[in-house]
Amino acid sequence: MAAARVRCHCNALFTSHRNSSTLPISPTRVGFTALKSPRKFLLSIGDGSSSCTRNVSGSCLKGTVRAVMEEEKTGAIKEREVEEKRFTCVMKFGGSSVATAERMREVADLILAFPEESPVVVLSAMGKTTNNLLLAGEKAVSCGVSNASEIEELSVIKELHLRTVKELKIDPSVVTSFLEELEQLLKGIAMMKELTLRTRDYLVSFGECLSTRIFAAYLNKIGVKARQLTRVSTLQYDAFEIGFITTDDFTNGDILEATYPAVAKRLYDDWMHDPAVPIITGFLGKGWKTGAVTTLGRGGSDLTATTIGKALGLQEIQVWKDVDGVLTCDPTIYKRATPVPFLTFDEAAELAYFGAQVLHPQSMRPAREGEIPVRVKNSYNPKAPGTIITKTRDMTKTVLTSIVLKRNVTMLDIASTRMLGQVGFLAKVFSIFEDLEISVDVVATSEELDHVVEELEKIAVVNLSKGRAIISLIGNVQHSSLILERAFHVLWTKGINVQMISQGASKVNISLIVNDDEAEGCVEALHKSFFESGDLSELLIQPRLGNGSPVRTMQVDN
Ligand SMILES: Nc1ncnc2c1ncn2[C@@H]1O[C@H](COP(=O)(O)OP(=O)(O)O)[C@@H](O)[C@H]1O
Ligand SMILES: N[C@@H](CC(=O)OP(=O)(O)O)C(=O)O
Repeated sequence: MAAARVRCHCNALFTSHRNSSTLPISPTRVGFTALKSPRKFLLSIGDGSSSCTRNVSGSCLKGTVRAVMEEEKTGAIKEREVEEKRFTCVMKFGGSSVATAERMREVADLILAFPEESPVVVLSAMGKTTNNLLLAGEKAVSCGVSNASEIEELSVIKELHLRTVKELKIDPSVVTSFLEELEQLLKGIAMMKELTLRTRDYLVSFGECLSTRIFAAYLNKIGVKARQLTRVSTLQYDAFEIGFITTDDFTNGDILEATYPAVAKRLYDDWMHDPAVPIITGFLGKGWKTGAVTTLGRGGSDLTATTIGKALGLQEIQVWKDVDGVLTCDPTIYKRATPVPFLTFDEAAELAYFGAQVLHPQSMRPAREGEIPVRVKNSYNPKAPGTIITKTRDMTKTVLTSIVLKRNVTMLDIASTRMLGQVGFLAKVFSIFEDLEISVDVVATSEELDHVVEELEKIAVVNLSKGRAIISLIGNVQHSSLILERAFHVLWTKGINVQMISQGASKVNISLIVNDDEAEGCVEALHKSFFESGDLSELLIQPRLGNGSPVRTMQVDN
């Protein structure tokens, strides 16, 4: 770790104390602004009413700035030593990466394998803990208070976390009080016979609170100073304690702007007092009106990571998963999916929005706004290059990037009864969805649908088709004719009837609706044709007819 020495003379710094040899500021009032240019950062020191800035050159380009506040001891400012060590990246590890004690050890080794990095670490709940907490909550509603302690999922959660602390040889007290509180909460739910969305969020927050405490305790045990509430550290690094402010939409909170400065201040202030690797709970926030724990929607830890990346202006956001990056399709649907080395934020956002579980749908927003590259890596195979997601990329040789399948979709066919003009009709249709707070692409339950249909039938003839799936073709819509021609040929050859088609507003997505039971076969056939036949790039350089279509014969694998 390199250190640069900065001379800060009192009279040059603080006009209000020009002739004074003492300086009434505390370390918490020292702020730092990281600049993007390597080997330089801006040191800004202020007491609220006055401040100064200095450009500092150094030999180390990565790191958090740490001011050694010598004047606190001596009562006089002579000079400050500034260590050029600021946070370089955020590393988010999903549930699959921290599912067991063994995995936690490997993740710790992985973090230590990058000594040049100074990471902020974000963790999800261990393995399937979030699902188990939700199931336990649902069972508690109807099981009766006396049976709440016996809920199977509670036992699974207890067993997993107690076994993990035992195997990692850390003090079990980091989890025991939490596990007791969890049992009490389930009894409370059983007593009330009700699980509100607010309680649901509080309930699932136990998963991330537990995993981060275990991991921080383990890092401390192996000599890496880490920050989360443990025996060593008294600071809570739960997202709702360090500045993540959200709307009060329980189970789906939106991060508010106030989060960025709050998180940056808290992390830098704590680092300056006492440098330690922050171990932060993913997925969680604090509702700005209620002050209650909120969650960011399933898979929300990716969003926690990108929010921290933007808040701190980091060089890179890393999301570590159980796959070699973003793949050409979900490998559980078709196993010959291959990694996509480069993606734009738009492509990644579209892919996530249309259901690729690999990234949280909102997670690209902070990264795009902060223009911070996101790297998707495999914690089971760290050597694999993964996927790098940036603002732009060379699309000249790209036709299709990935195929995404969203299952169990209901299609609504809405035909005007001509009581309203065309413009008024569409406006009314969309206002009905808006009033019922339903996103047209994700109508979640049949109960919601009943309401929509009831309202729509006042102005239209409505036809409801269940059991459909959306296949989204994410790619270069400069080649939309080629994509459509090939896709339709593949599906026609398989005898599949496409029931609806739409092109996304961001122009990187073409969506096709087919029957759900035929969808997996369609993805496989499309994958073979677009990614395995090897003839697409040739088509891009062939001469075109007047209308821009390439001249070719189609070869489709079945
Ligand atoms: N296009 C895709 N590329 C990679 N993985 C995908 C894709 N679509 C769906 N997935 C699924 O996403 C999973 C990884 O995301 P997730 O379970 O949220 O990881 P983690 O919990 O580790 O953050 C993979 O195991 C894979 O099954
Ligand atoms: N634990 C939460 C949040 C999360 O992001 O998890 P993961 O990173 O394992 O997808 C969930 O399961 O939704």
